[in-house]
Amino acid sequence: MNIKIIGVGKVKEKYFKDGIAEYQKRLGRFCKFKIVEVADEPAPESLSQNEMVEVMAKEGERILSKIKDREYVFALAIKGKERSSEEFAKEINQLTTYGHSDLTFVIGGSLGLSPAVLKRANTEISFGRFTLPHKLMRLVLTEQIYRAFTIINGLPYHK
Ligand SMILES: C[S@@+](CC[C@H](N)C(=O)[O-])C[C@H]1O[C@@H](n2cnc3c(N)ncnc32)[C@H](O)[C@@H]1O
Repeated sequence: MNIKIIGVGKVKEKYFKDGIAEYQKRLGRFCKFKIVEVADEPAPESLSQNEMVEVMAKEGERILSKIKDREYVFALAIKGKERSSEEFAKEINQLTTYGHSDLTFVIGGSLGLSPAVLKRANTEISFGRFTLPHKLMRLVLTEQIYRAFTIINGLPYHK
């Protein structure tokens, strides 16, 4: 199975990169995992509402250009549906059982995801009502995908 995370902007911080690389390495035994980065737009504090919409729309177009029709898309959204780790593992397992071999997770930039990306998504997933920085979100998501595979495979990681 193929799992892809699409993120906006480059992760430059070593402490995030190291954490992501660790879980990426661990995921290698379960799936083909990759992270695709699309360019972010400058988003200074001074942007008007319309300019913010424009930033999200431009980033959204870049995200959508990386998604193929066959991909099942999870949009990460604070207002999306929360799951437990066990529920998330079951969902991944069911999706693969019913023929979805390409799962894609989309994380927005500093302003969030555009309506077009949310419309393309098959489901929205929330990690709770806290707003996490998108680069930290990438690390947390990678860990939760790894956790899901350990649950699916009955391995002693999840407690
Ligand atoms: C800094 S947040 C954007 C905040 C923006 N106000 C919003 O509501 O989307 C950047 C991205 O990280 C992801 N994200 C941050 N916190 C999240 C959470 N608690 N649950 C799900 N996704 C989250 C989302 O994809 C979001 O677009």
